[in-house]
Amino acid sequence: MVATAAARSDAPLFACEDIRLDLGGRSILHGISLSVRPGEVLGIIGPNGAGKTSLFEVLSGRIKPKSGRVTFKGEDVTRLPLHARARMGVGRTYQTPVVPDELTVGQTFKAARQAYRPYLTRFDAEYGAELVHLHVDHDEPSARLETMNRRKLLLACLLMRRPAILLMDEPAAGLINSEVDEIDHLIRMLSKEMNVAIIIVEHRIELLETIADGVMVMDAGEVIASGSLKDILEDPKVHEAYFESYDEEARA
Ligand SMILES: Nc1ncnc2c1ncn2[C@@H]1O[C@H](COP(=O)(O)OP(=O)(O)OP(=O)(O)O)[C@@H](O)[C@H]1O
Repeated sequence: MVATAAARSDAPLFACEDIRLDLGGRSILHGISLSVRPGEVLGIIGPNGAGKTSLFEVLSGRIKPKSGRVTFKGEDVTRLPLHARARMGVGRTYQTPVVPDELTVGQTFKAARQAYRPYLTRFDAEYGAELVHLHVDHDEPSARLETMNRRKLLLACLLMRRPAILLMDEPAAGLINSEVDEIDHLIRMLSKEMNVAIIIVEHRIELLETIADGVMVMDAGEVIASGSLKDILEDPKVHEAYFESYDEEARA
């Protein structure tokens, strides 16, 4: 990974254009476009059911869209499956940090190293663990780790592949404040020092305030606003779709 801001390019690293998706006979995404450059952090917010996770499924290659294009480093990857995109440098994290039940931390690292071609080395695994400050006994069963260490373990397994972009689905879910700060710091380090592009779905606006260069707001499968956090917070459409639905939930 390139380490200087000077090396950043203005060309999009990763983009999608006019993504449309149907699931279970329903239209879920109605023409979503976005792009990120190296080192840029794009935050995605929106009420429950807005289509944020579905968009990640399309961007990561788990689900093929009905129409539209996904590009990475200028190449059309729309028809490439998840594992092919992962090998090219697209990393994804999930809302729930699911670790292998039957493996220790050391075995989890080994499995992750061997899932890559050519196999990654122990040094790659140590590099990933150091980046996220994962300090746990490698004989510990992964399933016994606390949420934060599970997240760190999964991130370390991803980062040892040196991804160029990370798609992060609510990386702070289930964490306490000090842990959220640690994730926030890690995201800033990855993006600003290592030039990794990051698209992050996050409900907590305060997390986006410190890390996101731009924010996109989704509602009912559409982008209803995008720009700086300040601009979107002042947008009446955003208030109506996002905050009022949250207020209603809070009152319910
Ligand atoms: N496999 C599926 N089949 C049918 N509908 C689906 C499927 N997966 C998701 N949906 C629907 O797609 C819409 C978008 O869901 P999605 O999970 O992408 O939203 P989200 O913005 O990530 O929501 P949340 O913040 O609650 O995670 C919802 O109405 C959901 O019910």
